[in-house]
Amino acid sequence: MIQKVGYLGPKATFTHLAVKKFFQDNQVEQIPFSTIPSCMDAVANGDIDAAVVPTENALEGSVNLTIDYLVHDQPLYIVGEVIAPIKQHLMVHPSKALCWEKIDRIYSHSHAIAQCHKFLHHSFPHVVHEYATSTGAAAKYISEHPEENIGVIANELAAKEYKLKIVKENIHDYDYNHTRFAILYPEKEADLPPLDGFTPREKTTLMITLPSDQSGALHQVLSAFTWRKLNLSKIESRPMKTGLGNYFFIIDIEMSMDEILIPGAIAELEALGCGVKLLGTYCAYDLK
Ligand SMILES: O=C(O)C(=O)C[C@]1(C(=O)O)C=C[C@@H](O)C=C1
Repeated sequence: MIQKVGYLGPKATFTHLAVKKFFQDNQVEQIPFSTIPSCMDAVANGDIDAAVVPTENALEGSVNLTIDYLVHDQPLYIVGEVIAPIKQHLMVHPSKALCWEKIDRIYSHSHAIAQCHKFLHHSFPHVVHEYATSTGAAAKYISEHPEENIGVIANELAAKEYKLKIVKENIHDYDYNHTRFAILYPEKEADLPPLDGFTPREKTTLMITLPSDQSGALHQVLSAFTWRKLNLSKIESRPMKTGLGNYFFIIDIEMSMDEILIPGAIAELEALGCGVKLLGTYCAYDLK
């Protein structure tokens, strides 16, 4: 039973919004952490029951910190996924509301800044970018430092929470700006309530390593899924961090774990000399 849920804080980050959307009216305690790894460590240590972490943004791609920490350091399971819309706004301290065009720094999470690059390039070409641990952390900082001439990129809830003035709405460069968030848990299955009003998609995520120096290995991996008609919605490589050219692959299968097809594909991959690890089999909700 999930009672305590950790997220990248402070209050009013996008990850906090994802927690609120996913757990709706369920009475879960929502606990902020200053980094994604510290939040994942807290699940592994038993201080909290689950963590909600960003895994991929439609404009910026994977959140490498989350994927790498999950694979290399903290082996938790993905037990749920939400895809949430991301609307970035430019905000300032209310005392700067009339002179916001004169800001000399832009402060936010690196992903949020990256999602607004074209806007920043055209509207503030000479303004320095500074990275915060989260959009919420940037908003909190500026609320406590009214003397600084900073613009922050964050969401509407952060403007409310930290009493900031939104001076330019929807500054993300492309309309379709959504982020995927995973719910991480120490066991394969968590008793998660279904999300009212949404139809989930079933998914399974695997981590695969290839045998070394075997030509056509990736092709063979893909064939193990293809001839079983297992639909893949994502394949991504990340460095193993053991040497240039060594990668692991994250593969999303559009189906929950069954008793025949996915275990058959895994057995075939293992017979080829691949390493295969189940990262999770879960329901994914697109919140639109
Ligand atoms: O800084 C936040 O508000 C976060 O929740 C982190 C994060 C990310 O890591 O991508 C989450 C969603 C948005 O894409 C921007 C930032």
